[in-house]
Amino acid sequence: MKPRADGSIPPHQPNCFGCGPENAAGLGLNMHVDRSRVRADLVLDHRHEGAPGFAHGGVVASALDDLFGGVLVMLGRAAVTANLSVDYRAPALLGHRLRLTGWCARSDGRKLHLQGELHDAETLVAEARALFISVDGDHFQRSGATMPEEWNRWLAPVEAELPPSKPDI
Ligand SMILES: CCCCCCCC/C=C\CCCCCCCC(=O)SCCNC(=O)CCNC(=O)[C@H](O)C(C)(C)COP(=O)(O)OP(=O)(O)OC[C@H]1O[C@@H](n2cnc3c(N)ncnc32)[C@H](O)[C@@H]1OP(=O)(O)O
Repeated sequence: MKPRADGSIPPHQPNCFGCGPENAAGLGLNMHVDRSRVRADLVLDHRHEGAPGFAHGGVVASALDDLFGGVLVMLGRAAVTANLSVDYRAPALLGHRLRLTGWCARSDGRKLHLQGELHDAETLVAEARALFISVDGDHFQRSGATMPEEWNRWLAPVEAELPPSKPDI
């Protein structure tokens, strides 16, 4: 799996909670590569509500986690979340167009240190840091579900260091 020629990132799989178009309960993220970052817009609604008018914090964390899954596609590295930390800086307001940005700050063997932000216009809503660990195809066999065909090419373990993809703005 890799970004398309126009920079858009295909869904991880059709039913992915973050980006799968067939998941009625999903967030429907459409991610794209922008230089060395991954971006996506997100509008949350009453299904995602925590406090009245505010998005639930777990939904915000899920969006950032799946965004990091888009960074993996940009990097060409199959990995899973080992640790995810979110600093909530301002409420995420329902009905607002929110912007997600994610990048790889550093890699160290199987460890990928990813960072991301959620903005509402100029307001920083949340910041996230995550540790992803590279895995091979055996990791995903444990569910017994059929794997997407295109994952097979993507799941070869990669040990090479990756260049950081920190935003250059
Ligand atoms: C994506 C598209 C297409 C293709 C392919 C798939 C790729 C992407 C995947 C899916 C796509 C869809 C979604 C994407 C976006 C959302 C991502 C998610 O939601 S992922 C689901 C939630 N995460 C889990 O379910 C992991 C559960 N945990 C595990 O399976 C294991 O703990 C795992 C694989 C993370 C590590 O296990 P070990 O046995 O392989 O390796 P050990 O030796 O334990 O750790 C390796 C190194 O990492 C450190 N480490 C591990 N966990 C750590 C932690 N929590 N904090 C700090 N360090 C940790 C260890 O200390 C070790 O470091 P030292 O080598 O000794 O220096």
